[in-house]
Amino acid sequence: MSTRQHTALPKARILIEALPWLTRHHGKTIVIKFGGNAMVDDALKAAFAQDVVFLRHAGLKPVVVHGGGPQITAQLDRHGLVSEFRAGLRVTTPEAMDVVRMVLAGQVQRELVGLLNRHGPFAVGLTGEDAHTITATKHLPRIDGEPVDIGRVGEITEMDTGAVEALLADGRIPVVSSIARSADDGHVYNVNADTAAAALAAALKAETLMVLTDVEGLYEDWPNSDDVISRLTASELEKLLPDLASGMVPKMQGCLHAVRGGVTTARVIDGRVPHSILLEIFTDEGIGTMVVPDDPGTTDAP
Ligand SMILES: Nc1ncnc2c1ncn2[C@@H]1O[C@H](COP(=O)(O)OP(=O)(O)O)[C@@H](O)[C@H]1O
Ligand SMILES: CC(=O)N[C@@H](CCC(=O)OP(=O)(O)O)C(=O)O
Repeated sequence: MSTRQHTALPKARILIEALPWLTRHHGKTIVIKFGGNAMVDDALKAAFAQDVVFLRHAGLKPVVVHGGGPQITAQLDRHGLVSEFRAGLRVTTPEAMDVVRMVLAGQVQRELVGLLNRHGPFAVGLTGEDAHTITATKHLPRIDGEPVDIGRVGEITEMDTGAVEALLADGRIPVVSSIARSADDGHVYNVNADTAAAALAAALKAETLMVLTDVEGLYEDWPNSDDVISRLTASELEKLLPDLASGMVPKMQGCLHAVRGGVTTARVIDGRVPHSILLEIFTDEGIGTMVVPDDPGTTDAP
């Protein structure tokens, strides 16, 4: 064997390691939530776009749902508007809602669509308002047992996957902003992006929900970051939920909602690791935290 063949062999092994995973995921829908905190670095954003386009070329059907919390906060600051969170959700006045919509649909979504479309005419941006994709009603979270008005924050009541499915059937990559239309009062609502991604994954009966964030996964003993929980069942997660700190709450609630809604696995992974999506989908290692149904069947092996 020549030296060149020798050095090429490990690359072939890596490709072959992916083969059973390629077979298993072929044709499957994967909803990927890209969080604002994972979007800090241009190189990481470009790697994210490469991964998503790679999935599409590998025969999967990726759907991106994006957040943009830090970007919204920065823009509100520029407008002299303060950001207040209650129960992990942004208190959203009508003026703040205009900014949320402008930042998510006009800035963050456009940037992601642009990055994806460097690789071909694939990404199409929409918000939950488009084609009734996400319908919500006013959310009144209970704080100390009492319902509290936090403004234009929506609780999802209905999903219509028609537009997303039509785009997928056309070989496109839908990029969805977490804004909902209202069925009753004509307003638009701000929806937490983890919640929107989970609802879309369940409505699409996606195989996988993948939530990218700025930690390795769900830490067992937060704020201690020694141990990441690598795998847990829906029931195990349900027991943990009341003790989780905000930030992780909508993510883990979303993972639970997704697997209970028929999604095969929901994963929280570290968006700070370049190409974390490919590592998670196509290699034997797997990173982050995986939530599986109580009767998971064969969710962790190809
Ligand atoms: N048990 C936990 N494990 C990991 N992170 C946790 C945990 N509890 C709270 N967190 C916090 O949740 C944050 C992730 O949520 P968030 O800031 O909303 O991210 P994103 O913008 O990606 O949605 C982490 O950076 C961490 O500070
Ligand atoms: C109601 C509510 O809190 N909505 C979020 C929507 C964006 C989001 O969820 O962004 P990340 O995924 O980056 O956190 C917000 O206004 O920040």
